[in-house]
Amino acid sequence: MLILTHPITELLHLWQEQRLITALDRHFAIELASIETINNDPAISEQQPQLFLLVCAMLSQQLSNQHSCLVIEQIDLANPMAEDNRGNAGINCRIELNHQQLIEQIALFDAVGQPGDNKPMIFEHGRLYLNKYHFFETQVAAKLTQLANQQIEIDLANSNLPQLIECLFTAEDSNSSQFNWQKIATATALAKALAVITGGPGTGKTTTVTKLLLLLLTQSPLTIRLVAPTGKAAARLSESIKASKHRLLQQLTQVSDPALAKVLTDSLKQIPEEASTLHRLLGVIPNSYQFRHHQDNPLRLDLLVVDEASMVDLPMMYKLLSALPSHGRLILLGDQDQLASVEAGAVLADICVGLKQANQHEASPWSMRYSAAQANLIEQLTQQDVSQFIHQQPKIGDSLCMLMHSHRFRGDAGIGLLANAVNQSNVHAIRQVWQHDHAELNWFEHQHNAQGDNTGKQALLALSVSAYGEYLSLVQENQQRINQQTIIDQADRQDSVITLPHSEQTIIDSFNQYRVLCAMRAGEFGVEGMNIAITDSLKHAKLINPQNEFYLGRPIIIQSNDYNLGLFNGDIGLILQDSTKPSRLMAHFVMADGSLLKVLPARLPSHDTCYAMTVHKSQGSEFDKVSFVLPHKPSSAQWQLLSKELLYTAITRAKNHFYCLGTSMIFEKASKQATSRASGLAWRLWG
Ligand SMILES: Nc1ncnc2c1ncn2[C@@H]1O[C@H](COP(=O)(O)OP(=O)(O)OP(=O)(O)O)[C@@H](O)[C@H]1O
Repeated sequence: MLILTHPITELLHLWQEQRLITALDRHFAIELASIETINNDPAISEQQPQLFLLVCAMLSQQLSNQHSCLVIEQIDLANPMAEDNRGNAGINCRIELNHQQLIEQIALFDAVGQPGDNKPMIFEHGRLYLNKYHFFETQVAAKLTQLANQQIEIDLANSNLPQLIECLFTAEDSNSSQFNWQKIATATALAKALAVITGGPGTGKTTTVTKLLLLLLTQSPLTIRLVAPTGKAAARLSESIKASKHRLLQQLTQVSDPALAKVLTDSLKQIPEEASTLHRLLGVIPNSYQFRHHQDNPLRLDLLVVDEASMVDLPMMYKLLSALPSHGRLILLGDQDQLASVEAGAVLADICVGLKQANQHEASPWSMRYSAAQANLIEQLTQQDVSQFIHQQPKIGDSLCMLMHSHRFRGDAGIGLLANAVNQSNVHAIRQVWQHDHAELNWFEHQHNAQGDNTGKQALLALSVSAYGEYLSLVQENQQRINQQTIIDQADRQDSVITLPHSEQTIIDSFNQYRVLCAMRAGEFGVEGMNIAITDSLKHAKLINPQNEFYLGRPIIIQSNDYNLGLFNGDIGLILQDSTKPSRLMAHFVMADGSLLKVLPARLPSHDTCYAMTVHKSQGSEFDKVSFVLPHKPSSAQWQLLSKELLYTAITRAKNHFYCLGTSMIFEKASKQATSRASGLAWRLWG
């Protein structure tokens, strides 16, 4: 049944040394094996305990790699630990069974049960789960399906909704496409307790949701809450909603019918502008994994909008859905093509899977899927005939709408073209974009001059000195102004003209104009190496004086949650002078509600310098300019982390300029690697 070069417990050690599994994976397997009842049935192979350990280690390894389960069909039986793919020599384990036989053997394990069993592991539909993850997945699927099936009646004969929709969506919105997708998305969501509006950057998700909320508020008062997974994303959502409301208010001045204009303007004012983080919404209990709000203490709201839903992992989605009140409506916004959540699952991508075109060569990779009833309702509300999208699909399709036209990137703009080409893994198009010399795009090649210097890296460092120089000049200017102010205050000179310091917000905004994003954490071209190199270059340019750990201007990123301080993993702060006591340096953070939090550096939870950060941590943020750093010679393990989702997320963080340090071979090869997360959620939702 198994061919092993060493006893399985020794192999587990070896795989841990080779970093194929973590210490946690090994201990998990051993722990479970210690409670597994060894069946003495002679029909059962004596190798069953070894197989059990191997399967447990593989399942735990999958969970460590953010998969929700182990898909048995996907196990490479000839090389289950896939060691040679990662550059480690020798295959030391082989399963001498076919997949069906392996499934039969797994069913014999005492620790493995069927759905509903109280066993540590659950086997269902070719997938092996840890009981907890099976629970999360089934609950998320059940709740999403229940919400999707929940129809909110619209009395079309007496409703003013078609008229109101007509006022909000002008003919220009449709931008030459046959369909006005923002209008259709709004109608899709009006009669559903679940609405999922997805699309790339600048496709109008916020604009659409603002109009949707406005329409809903014209029908009945609602308690609405806006949330996002991180503080930065929540702050951005608040800004976008404010901007969108402002644009709509102007648009409403053009509405010719004063009665309709009044209804809409009054409702617009009721749309909340403040967004909070998911953690804050659910109510963090210090030192506990539980939240204050859950099934038995639901959130007090009628409608919840979750932005950047691609960042929400499976356990968090479960907690969120459990805390929704029974009448609560849910709107998920996000970009299904971005990197999936940092923890297990890819919930948004799994929800959208059913919209994927079977034929890869279609003009668009996605297509809506509506029931006849929903298509009919959409037509009545919008006068758009969507009957070509009628499909025999589960109801979840009626809750989905994908926006595909970016209003941020002009059709011929480099960033948008590059993001699309990467998304479609189209190497030919990627080459064309880079060869076109778009003003928004710059390529720095990893190449060495006669002195052995990497000229691409040098160019990127020079650019970073110039970009961060703008922010650091403001910091230095402030220091002078504060010093001048202090001298004048001490002299008590009434007639002195003083220049006020820049506000902390101005300085923070300036820092947020530019960011270096790295594909990797470790190594010369990872976050660690690039932070050292940028710090050295800034010091050399006399823009910083990093004599102490907490020097003026140092940007930091928080690495762990501190519920007491209200700081979370990924929050970014700047070490600046405290305006109330300039001799003191404080870490300054902008909170989700826009307020400023000042923390004494000595009290900070674990943190790192943040001139460069990982692409993963940059999700939910955008910068005017982005420099993206690819490794020079990726190891086999590093190759596994390079994917089209990583490139796409990095590119779409840039609003106006995208610089890339890399080699074209690495960029193109990475664009062909799509990440897939093992999960049964799509199957549960779409069948
Ligand atoms: N139908 C439209 N016609 C013209 N401009 C539009 C339209 N919809 C959105 N925009 C503009 O596109 C920009 C992005 O819109 P919006 O913020 O709604 O997109 P988004 O998908 O939420 O973006 P992000 O990905 O940044 O969250 C805004 O400046 C908005 O005014």
